[in-house]
Amino acid sequence: MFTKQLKKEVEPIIESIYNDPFIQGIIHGNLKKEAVKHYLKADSLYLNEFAKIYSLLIPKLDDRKGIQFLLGQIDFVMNGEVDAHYTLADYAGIDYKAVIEEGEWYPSSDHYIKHMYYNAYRYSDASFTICAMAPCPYVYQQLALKIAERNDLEGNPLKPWVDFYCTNMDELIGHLDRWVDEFSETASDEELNILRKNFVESCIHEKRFFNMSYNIETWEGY
Ligand SMILES: Cc1ncc(C[n+]2csc(CCO)c2C)c(N)n1
Repeated sequence: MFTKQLKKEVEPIIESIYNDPFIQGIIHGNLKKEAVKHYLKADSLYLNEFAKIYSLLIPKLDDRKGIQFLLGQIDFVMNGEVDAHYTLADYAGIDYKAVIEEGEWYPSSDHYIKHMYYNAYRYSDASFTICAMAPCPYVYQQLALKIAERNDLEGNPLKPWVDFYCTNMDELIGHLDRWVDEFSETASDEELNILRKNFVESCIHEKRFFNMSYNIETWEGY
């Protein structure tokens, strides 16, 4: 299956995100508070755009059940993945609602968001956009499962963040994979290559997003 191949190809990227300081900080429960704050400021805006991009997929799909599922996801994302984000805000001792007021599209999140929009407007088939979006649940699920496997999170205040992404992603990933795998059966080699590139690039965007947060990346810091 095409999506299975994609997932195999990005294993080293996920492994490297796991070893980066943001995820290591989650694992050891010592992630610096400023990184969490920067992440939340960027991510609340990223999620707003992610919800809008879901809405751009709807006219491209012909699958009532799938569309109903996406409507639920729009609601879920518009609520800012509430539980996961409140876990982070409580850990950092900050007021989530107040902090996200100051958010911006920093350079790396800006690039990621525009990568998804480009595909939504450039290609009529939903699969191009889906391949740019799918690493979002997939990378988080894989990181969370890998962290949970260690079995050393008892007493870690960020454990609920890990549990959240271990348990909530399967159904979404199932729909996204099914749409892409169906399209891939009749796609040309050139189209398959664009799908592959979109998926790989979004995994790299996920890495850059965590590092952006850890390094407090801004436009001023050029
Ligand atoms: C940069 C970034 N990437 C992924 C997620 C996780 N996430 C965001 S939306 C979504 C799917 C919901 O339908 C998931 C899993 C995040 N919060 N921030």
